[in-house]
Amino acid sequence: MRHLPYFCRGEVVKGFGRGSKELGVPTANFSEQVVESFPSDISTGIYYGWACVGSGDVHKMVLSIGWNPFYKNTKKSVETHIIHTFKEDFYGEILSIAIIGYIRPERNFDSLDALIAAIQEDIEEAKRQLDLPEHLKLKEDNFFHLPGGKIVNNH
Ligand SMILES: Cc1cc2nc3c(=O)[nH]c(=O)nc-3n(C[C@H](O)[C@H](O)[C@H](O)COP(=O)(O)O)c2cc1C
Ligand SMILES: Nc1ncnc2c1ncn2[C@@H]1O[C@H](COP(=O)(O)OP(=O)(O)O)[C@@H](O)[C@H]1O
Ligand SMILES: [Mg+2]
Repeated sequence: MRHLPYFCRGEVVKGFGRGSKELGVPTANFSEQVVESFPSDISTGIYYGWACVGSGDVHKMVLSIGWNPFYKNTKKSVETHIIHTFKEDFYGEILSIAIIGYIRPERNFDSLDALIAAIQEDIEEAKRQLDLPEHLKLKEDNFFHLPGGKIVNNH
């Protein structure tokens, strides 16, 4: 995909509160401004990459871009599930992500359990992919060590 790797940072805002409660998978949602700044031709779907909150450690992540067809959202969202257990929520903080690879398109599902199972498979796939040397090296990218700000895809 021509936009990858895609580097981006922005504020974490409130979503519908479903990630943790219904799916057992919290997702840090980007603000509308960040969602609108994405290239319009970046495909919706599920991706993997690296993420860090504020100036914290860099962790593996899975990302969902789109309208969440299972929930029929009317606004596009960009949501990151960081594969790490945090002690506290981090609403209002700056999340930095490097989107590296595509996993699959967004889908509708017959049941909540089927959606949860698909997300768990995505997490396993992300963990495997990110252990590959060519993907591991992006964890050390300077992007994650730059002071917070507006640097997005080197602009
Ligand atoms: C790895 C991953 C895969 C996802 N796949 C789908 C999907 O195929 N279809 C869908 O409708 N939503 C998908 N979602 C999005 C969830 O529906 C969404 O994160 C959830 O509704 C939480 O939304 P909230 O942050 O507004 O609470 C996925 C989320 C993640 C993290
Ligand atoms: N591992 C994690 N990945 C993403 N967000 C997390 C994680 N652990 C805690 N959180 C917190 O949970 C929030 C997301 O939970 P979620 O249920 O999706 O709520 P919302 O609908 O408001 O996005 C994030 O904004 C963040 O503050
Ligand atoms: Mg969320």
